[in-house]
Amino acid sequence: MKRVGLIGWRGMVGSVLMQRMQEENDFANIEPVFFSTSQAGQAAPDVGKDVPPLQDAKDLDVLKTMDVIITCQGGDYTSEVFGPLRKSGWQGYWIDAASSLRMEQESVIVLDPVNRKVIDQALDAGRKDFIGGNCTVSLMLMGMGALLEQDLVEWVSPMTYQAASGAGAQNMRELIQQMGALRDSVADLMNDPASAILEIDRQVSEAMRHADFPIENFGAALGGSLIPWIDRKMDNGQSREEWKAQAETNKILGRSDKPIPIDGICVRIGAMRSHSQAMTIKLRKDVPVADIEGILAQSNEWVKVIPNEKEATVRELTPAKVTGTLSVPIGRIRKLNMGPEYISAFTVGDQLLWGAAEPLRRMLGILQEHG
Ligand SMILES: NC(=O)C1=CN([C@@H]2O[C@H](COP(=O)(O)OP(=O)(O)OC[C@H]3O[C@@H](n4cnc5c(N)ncnc54)[C@H](OP(=O)(O)O)[C@@H]3O)[C@@H](O)[C@H]2O)C=CC1
Ligand SMILES: N[C@@H](CC(=O)OP(=O)(O)O)C(=O)O
Repeated sequence: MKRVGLIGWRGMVGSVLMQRMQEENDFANIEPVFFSTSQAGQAAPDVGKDVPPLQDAKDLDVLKTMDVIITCQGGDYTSEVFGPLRKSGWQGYWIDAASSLRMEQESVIVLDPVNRKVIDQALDAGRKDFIGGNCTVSLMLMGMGALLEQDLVEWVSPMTYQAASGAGAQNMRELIQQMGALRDSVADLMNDPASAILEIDRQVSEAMRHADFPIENFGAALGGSLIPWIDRKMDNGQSREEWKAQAETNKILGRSDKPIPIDGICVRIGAMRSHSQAMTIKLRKDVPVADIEGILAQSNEWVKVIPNEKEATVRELTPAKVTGTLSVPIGRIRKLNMGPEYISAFTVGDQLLWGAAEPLRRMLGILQEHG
């Protein structure tokens, strides 16, 4: 039975990972050891079996006794601990949600419904570092990766609608505070059915621009507005979130030598924890929509093709529907006016599940299979 160190388990991504591991009874098959950077010595969570108290997540001597380390603690922790741990001679498997190691030569980005072959080859080759992908990239691939795998795609332009959770727990709280502040700013007018809508709008806009509006985390209004920039600026004018789309997708698919161009604009919107993206896809040839739908529908057990009909779309293809589930609907699939090789598609997925925790949990399972 593998001795598995869990780090970052009480954070937001870590809590989703814990919940999924309990749902799938994963703790039965491992010897879990829980770590913390701030609560060493306190009781570990109840996972239905005897576990030692929380260990110090910076103690290399204890970390070195793990067969597998799975961390959702964040990039700073990875940067501080991973190098020294490897330098000390530790040969275990490192599974990580943070982006720090993703593009390292030694690392494999894990999304097994899409790149199980790449993962298996890496394991056979003795590779040890398995890193979860960027949430937007993983969710795009869960939805439409089959078209890339079948080499049907010349390029993709994903325009994203990303949830507050991608920025962290404090940002989710701030979004709700902003929405509440907007509602409160016009409470009297809202209670009067005869009040003028333009006056409500004026007061809401004023509240949103007011110095007291809570923007400490986002730096701008998100409730009732949007923010067309995520992460820091790259030299070529892309945001780093936009840069990840092409870099990570091609690495996941194991085709960094012949990369498919992928580029678009990443936008933060007022959804809580499901990312959406609208894609313009240039195919290599004219493929009928029915064939595309068939390829996507068969690609994995979580993708769900939504017919390009209004009723089905508004019912099935929204963050409100998807949040908290592993389902990855994809719809709005149709030919565009630009020509028969151009199609649109829209996909939604929970960014804490397939976008963060689930690929890590499944990687642990793959390690068990490999013995
Ligand atoms: N948010 C996201 O969408 C995604 C995040 N990631 C990666 O995962 C990392 C962690 O993200 P996230 O889960 O959002 O981070 P959190 O801030 O929720 O948790 C990180 C750590 O903060 C510590 N902590 C301090 N106070 C609390 C508290 N009150 N409740 C819970 N934890 C607390 C815990 O560590 P300790 O026990 O040591 O004190 C915890 O493990 C990110 O840095 C990123 O690298 C990856 C993909 C998506
Ligand atoms: N940057 C993503 C969330 C995230 O943590 O991404 P990454 O794992 O690539 O750092 C978002 O804001 O939605």
